[in-house]
Amino acid sequence: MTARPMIALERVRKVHGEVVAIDDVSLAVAEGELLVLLGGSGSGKTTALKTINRLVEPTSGRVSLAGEDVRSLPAPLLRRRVGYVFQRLGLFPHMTVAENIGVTPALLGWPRARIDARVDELLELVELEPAAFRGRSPAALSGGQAQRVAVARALAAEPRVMLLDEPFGALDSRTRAHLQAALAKIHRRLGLTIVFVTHDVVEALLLGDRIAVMRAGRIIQIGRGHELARAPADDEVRALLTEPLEQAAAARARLAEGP
Ligand SMILES: Nc1ncnc2c1ncn2[C@@H]1O[C@H](COP(=O)(O)OP(=O)(O)OP(=O)(O)O)[C@@H](O)[C@H]1O
Repeated sequence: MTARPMIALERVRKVHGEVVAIDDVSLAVAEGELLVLLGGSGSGKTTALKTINRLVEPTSGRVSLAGEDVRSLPAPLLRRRVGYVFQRLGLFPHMTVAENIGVTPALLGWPRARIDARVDELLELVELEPAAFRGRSPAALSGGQAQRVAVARALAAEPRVMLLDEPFGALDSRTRAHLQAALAKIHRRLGLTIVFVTHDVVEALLLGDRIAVMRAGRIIQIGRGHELARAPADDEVRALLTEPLEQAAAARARLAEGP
């Protein structure tokens, strides 16, 4: 961990009426790190993620980006520094692929030629042929292609930080594996700091430099996969890590069954 983390949450709490969405969440993400927030539905992953780009304002606690309190950062600066890939809200349906990717640069007032060049560069980066995809409507994309465009859109304004909320959740497992590999490559190549939300343990283990396990609005344990496996905080964390491996072993056993 560097002296000053790229992202820090300090004792962050968010309450909606009676519901405590997250409670006492503290977290430091080093520059260049890919941190996974892993937890079941309603555990507070999305809320924690959204405090970083101020889509959620904490009830108490502090969130900082490169040492600066996010409350002091103007929205355009925050949008440029932090790319965001949504869980469900996809691409703007009435815009082409190129317009979707160029939306933040256009808001930031980039000249047309610079936006066009950036769109092509990003389509190449997410492995979509620019000439074939630039003018398409989102309705004419497969789920996997749409998520590649969503990743390109989040990268458009050259952010140093990316937040991804279950970006590959709705995809079949092969497409998902391809996109995980593409994201890992982009992470390494651009040296981005990434916070990635998922409920999928295998995805967390494959992508995360570290994993923060969330339950009932709190971080239960944080560490590298092997650290969690060797010394799980409790039986639930142990089960979380071992169940998918047991399932895979059972599936393998079925494959090996004779006639
Ligand atoms: N705007 C809101 N109003 C009321 N309750 C909310 C609101 N946003 C979140 N919550 C509640 O806070 C808790 C945490 O929600 P959050 O979306 O952060 O969980 P999550 O781990 O991301 O879940 P999922 O994987 O299902 O998206 C849940 O109980 C949720 O119902």
